[in-house]
Amino acid sequence: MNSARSWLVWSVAVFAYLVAVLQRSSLGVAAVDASAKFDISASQLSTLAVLQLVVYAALQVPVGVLLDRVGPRALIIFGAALMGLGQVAVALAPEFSVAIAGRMLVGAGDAFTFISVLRLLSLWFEGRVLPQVSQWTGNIGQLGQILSAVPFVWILHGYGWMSAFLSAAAMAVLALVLTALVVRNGRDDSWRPEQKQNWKTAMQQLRDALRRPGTQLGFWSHFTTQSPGSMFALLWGFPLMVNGLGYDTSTASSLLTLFIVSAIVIGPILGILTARFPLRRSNLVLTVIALTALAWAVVLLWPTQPPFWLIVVLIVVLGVGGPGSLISFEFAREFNPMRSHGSATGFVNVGGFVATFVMMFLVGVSLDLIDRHGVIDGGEGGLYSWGAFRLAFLVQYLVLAVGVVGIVRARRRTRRQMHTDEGIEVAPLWVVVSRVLKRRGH
Ligand SMILES: N[C@@H](Cc1c[nH]cn1)C(=O)NCC(=O)O
Repeated sequence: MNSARSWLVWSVAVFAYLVAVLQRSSLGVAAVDASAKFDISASQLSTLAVLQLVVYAALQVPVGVLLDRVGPRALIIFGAALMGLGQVAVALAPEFSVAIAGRMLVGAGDAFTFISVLRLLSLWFEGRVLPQVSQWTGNIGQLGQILSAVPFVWILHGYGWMSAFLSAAAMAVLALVLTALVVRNGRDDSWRPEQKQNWKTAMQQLRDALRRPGTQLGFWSHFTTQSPGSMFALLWGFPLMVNGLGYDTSTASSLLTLFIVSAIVIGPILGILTARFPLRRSNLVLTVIALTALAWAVVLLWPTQPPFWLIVVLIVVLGVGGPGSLISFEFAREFNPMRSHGSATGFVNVGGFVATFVMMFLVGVSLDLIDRHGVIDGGEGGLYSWGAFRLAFLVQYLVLAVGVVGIVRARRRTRRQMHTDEGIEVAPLWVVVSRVLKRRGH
């Protein structure tokens, strides 16, 4: 554990995840080319993107169950193979339906990667370093978005559609080969399910994992921390900045890069805090959510168009949501027996994606309603004016409120269970702070 070999295995696993993020984000940056190549409308294009994410989210729980049976190594390899095949299909697609099938394969392969890589960590690391490694894993993986925004786009525009997607497929093959050569399920690679399993016991294990308050705490934490940033980065951030605020596309792209850089810088700090204060992880999650809600409130309530520096602050804060969301997986790991880690992690991961879809959808519907009923005078911006975005983005607060209620309720039940099972009492943060102040004679 925590050896030089652990770090070698980790770097290959992170590379496999980074390559999965590259495959996932390669369609977004090729959107205009895809519309021209297949002669499709904007809604057909968004179907392509959404279907891929739906496949990803729908497979999380089944992949989690499988993970508890077969271990992470085989699944990372299988995922890379599916993504490679999918990208080859997209590269060679003579018509739109083949591209859809290809992107669905990419979504399926992607679904195998992240939770398997997370599962691998606890086979190679232990102790305080584990939350930090988990932060590094999630955040370094996001650099895959930069790979698709820069070298992938360069190949796409220099050498064409087929070369770009075949290069992406080649990266998946490289991840597959490196994983097969280097990654093992622990030192002796002797993965065995903790108890003999058939599908009936696996299903029972899944039900038990879903019922545990700690798993639910993870689900609601992921639901609430991941969604504002993902909704912004994956769909509405670009139109908001370009159409709503009038930034040019290169400024908007740089701001989206800042979103990733913010996560990479803040992730290790959150990793240290979670390792140092394990009983305060939900407070950290709630702080991240409060900061997000506050940053949006200042932007949306700004009397005129918000200044550039404020949008920069907003994006830095939104970037913290990614590292914040990684804390959710620690709840899954800590409050479940080893044999259910895969199922619990898969379920927790679903939370963030469900909330992201809901937010994306609600913002879209709100923009349409505002436009159709002439709620505000959007001026030249019309459907995507700053005034319209300002109202539509308020729907985020609905999703955040549902998530916060979920966190508070699940946390209460988790703490009650910790008290019953282990005699650990976790006092509310304000009680602890006032005790410390009193002790220091304030
Ligand atoms: N919340 C993300 C991970 C993350 C870290 N920093 C920014 N995002 C997550 O759950 N990802 C799942 C995946 O498959 O990428």
